[in-house]
Amino acid sequence: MSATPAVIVAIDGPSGTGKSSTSKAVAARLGLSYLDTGAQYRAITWWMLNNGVDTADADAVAAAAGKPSIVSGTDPLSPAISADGADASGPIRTQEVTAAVSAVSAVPEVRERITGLQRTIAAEARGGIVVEGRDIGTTVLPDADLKVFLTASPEARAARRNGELKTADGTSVSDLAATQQALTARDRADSSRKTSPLKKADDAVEVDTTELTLEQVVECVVTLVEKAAAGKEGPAQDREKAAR
Ligand SMILES: Nc1ncnc2c1ncn2[C@@H]1O[C@H](COP(=O)(O)OP(=O)(O)OP(=O)(O)O)[C@@H](O)[C@H]1O
Ligand SMILES: Nc1ccn([C@H]2C[C@H](O)[C@@H](COP(=O)(O)O)O2)c(=O)n1
Repeated sequence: MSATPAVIVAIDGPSGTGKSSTSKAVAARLGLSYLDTGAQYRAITWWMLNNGVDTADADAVAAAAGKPSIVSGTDPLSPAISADGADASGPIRTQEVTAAVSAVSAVPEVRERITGLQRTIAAEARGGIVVEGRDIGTTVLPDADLKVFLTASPEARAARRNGELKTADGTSVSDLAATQQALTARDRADSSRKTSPLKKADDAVEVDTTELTLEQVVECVVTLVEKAAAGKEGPAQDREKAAR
C-alpha cells in the first residue's frame, strides 16, 4: 500500500498558461492519474463537427450532447481520448475544433454530461489524480485537496503557443499578434459564459508562470501537492510510517 494518501489536485487557468504540461509532469512524478478535461470538450466538439451538428446552434448542440461516448485515458505518460471508439487525440488539436470548442462547451447540457464523466473518473482514481481545466476547482471538484490556478501574461502565452507551430525548417508559421488575439478571444468566451465559467476558486493557490520555466512551475506544484498530501495523513499513515 502507498504511504502517500491519495490526493485530488485541481489545476485551472486560461489557455497557454501551462496546465497540461505541468499537470502531466506532476502526475508522472508523483504516481498520480491525470485527466485533461479540455480534451473531453474538444472530443465532443470534434464528434459534433463530424456528425453534421451545427456547433453555432446551441439547441442543436444541446440535443446531441448525450449521443457520443467520450472515453479518456488517465495515464500521464500516454494521454488518450476517443469519441465513439475513434481515436480523437490528433484531430482535437486542429484549428477547426479550437475555433468551435468555446461555443460547444458553453452549452449547459454539454457541461452537465462532461462534468459527470469527470467526477466519475476522479472518484475511480483510487491512487489520486491531477485534473486540469477551467472550472475544476470551482465546480467539478470543489472539495479537491489542492487547487492551483496558473496564469501568465498574454504575450508569454502567445509566444509559447507560437513556439509549438513550426515549419519543417524550424521557422514559426503563425504570426504572434494573431495568436495572442485568438487566445484572448477564447479566454473572454470561456470567462464570460453563464454556466461554470473560467474562474479562480477562492481557495486556489495562484501561480504566475510568466517568468518561470516549465521545470520551475512543476517543482512549485509538486511541493504544493506534497504539502497537501502531508496534511491529509491520518493515524493509518502514521502507524505505517512508524512500522517502517
Ligand atoms: N513555464 C513555461 N515556460 C515556457 N513554456 C511553457 C511553460 N509552460 C508551458 N509551456 C509551453 O507552452 C505551451 C502551452 O502549454 P500547455 O499546453 O501546457 O498550456 P495549457 O494551459 O494546457 O493550454 P490549453 O489550455 O490551451 O490546452 C507548450 O508548448 C508548453 O511546452
Ligand atoms: N474544464 C474545462 C476545460 C475546457 N473547457 C473548454 C474551454 C476551452 O477553450 C476548451 C479547450 O480547452 P483546452 O484544451 O484549450 O484546455 O474547452 C471548459 O469549458 N472547461
